[in-house]
Amino acid sequence: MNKRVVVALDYPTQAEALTMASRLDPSLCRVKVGKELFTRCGPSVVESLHQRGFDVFLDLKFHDIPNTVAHAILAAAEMGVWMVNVHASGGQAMMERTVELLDQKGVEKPLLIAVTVLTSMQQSDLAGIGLDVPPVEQVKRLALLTQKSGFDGVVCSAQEAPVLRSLVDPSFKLVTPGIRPSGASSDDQKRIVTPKDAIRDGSDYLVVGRPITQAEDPVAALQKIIDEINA
Ligand SMILES: O=C(O)c1cc(=O)[nH]c(=O)n1[C@@H]1O[C@H](COP(=O)(O)O)[C@@H](O)[C@H]1O
Repeated sequence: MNKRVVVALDYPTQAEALTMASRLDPSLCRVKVGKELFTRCGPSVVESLHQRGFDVFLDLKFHDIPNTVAHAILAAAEMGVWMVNVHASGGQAMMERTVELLDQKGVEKPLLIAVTVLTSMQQSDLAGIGLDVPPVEQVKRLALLTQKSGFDGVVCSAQEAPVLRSLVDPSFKLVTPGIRPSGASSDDQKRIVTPKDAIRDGSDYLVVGRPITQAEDPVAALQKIIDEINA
């Protein structure tokens, strides 16, 4: 059960992100660079994390026309990131074109992941965007589309992991944010699961931000999660 935790470095400056990274051990966890940090700091923060030995999940959730997304993912692949994501609702052509372009260019492929339904959304939020279905139904539909498109896995809530595990190939990755140790604040997350339950139910990677980064002792908080999932 090695390196299942991906720590979300959701900070406004490179200095803060690297200060947190310097407290983390790249042999125990991976890190995620998301929209805030990347928009402020750009590729240099990814380079710095690579130099420190971290696998980086570049979480920019691309969602655009196939040509644009494929070339953005090519740029991420050339940066050498470990994992990168799009919104699955961008569709099959967008994901297929991405895989095709990476194959044509012969670059080493990062893990290609597609977000299904954001963990901050519940059924009423889906209704608001015209999708009057329970989140799990939309997650199932988009996971199958993602697999068919040649991507490696999806982002979903670990609440959907058991049903997806019976639906997709065993090697298809389930990346699950919305992780909250019992008793922790849920913040803006709606579909939350504890670290232990997420792993038990078939998650491959747990994305954890505030429960670690806002903890009084982030290193201890990370270790507690690692111990919980290894128990
Ligand atoms: O793709 C993601 O990483 C992601 C997808 C999703 O559905 N929900 C979600 O929370 N995330 C990211 O996962 C992290 C969760 O952070 P915390 O809620 O602080 O643990 C954030 O950086 C989000 O951007």
